[in-house]
Amino acid sequence: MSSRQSPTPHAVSLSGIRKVYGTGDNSVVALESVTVNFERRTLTAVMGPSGSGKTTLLHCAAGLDEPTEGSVKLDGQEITGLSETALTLLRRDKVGFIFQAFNLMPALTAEQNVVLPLRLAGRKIDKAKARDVLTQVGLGDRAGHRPSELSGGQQQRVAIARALVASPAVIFADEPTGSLDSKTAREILELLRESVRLYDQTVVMVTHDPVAASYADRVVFLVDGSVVTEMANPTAESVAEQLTRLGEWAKQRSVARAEGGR
Ligand SMILES: Nc1ncnc2c1ncn2[C@@H]1O[C@H](COP(=O)(O)OP(=O)(O)OP(=O)(O)O)[C@@H](O)[C@H]1O
Repeated sequence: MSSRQSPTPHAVSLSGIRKVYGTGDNSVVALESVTVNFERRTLTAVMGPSGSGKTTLLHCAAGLDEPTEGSVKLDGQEITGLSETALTLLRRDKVGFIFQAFNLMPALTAEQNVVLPLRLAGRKIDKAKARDVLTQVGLGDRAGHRPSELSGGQQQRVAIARALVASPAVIFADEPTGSLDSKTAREILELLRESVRLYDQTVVMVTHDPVAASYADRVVFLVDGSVVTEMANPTAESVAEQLTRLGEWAKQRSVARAEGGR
């Protein structure tokens, strides 16, 4: 996990992103005019009401979903228009994922789960490095345990180790603490922050939780598919206040729209 030299300061750049699901009367505009950059070696939280487009933004940024319009650059490389095969290879190299439900293979040990993406990519398996990363996430003594023998927090640590082991350009985390109790959630958030501070990682995390967002360097707020504001150096209180303000604003806007449509 050495620091990387790279020509752009951004691990991920989205420019003019529009994403429409479906067609005709059934179409849903999930993202509209989204331009946002995620700087290297930062932890960014993406927040917004349910349905505001957070997961869609994450999927477009990670090359899991193709925007209807706009450009996505991952580690400086344009990914829109790439074939499925090229995207799969790019994701293997440049992207790590952490999910709310951990998504570990139940039959494999912690160490085998950590090296699985490398194995699938046909890359050399460095067992010593896998052990190192497991030690870094506090599981040095659990490498031989299967997920069912680990707590939720420990399983999420394995998932973080699995994301870290390939030193990706960016790690995307979708509600990484959503199924953990608050103490364990704090430990996982500390670990994500450490992965940025100590291991030069870039992390983009979708969350509903102002406390989780307070661990980020910056929060990007979405409403109705658009980035409406951002906040640097957030606290749980300042994020909660901003969410309340945005909720009120979104409500007034939809009432005004409904009245305009009468
Ligand atoms: N595959 C899909 N087909 C059709 N509409 C979709 C699809 N995926 C998402 N949408 C719609 O796009 C909008 C944005 O959804 P998205 O899941 O990105 O929001 P979100 O902010 O992540 O929501 P939540 O916080 O509830 O997870 C919503 O209106 C959703 O119903």
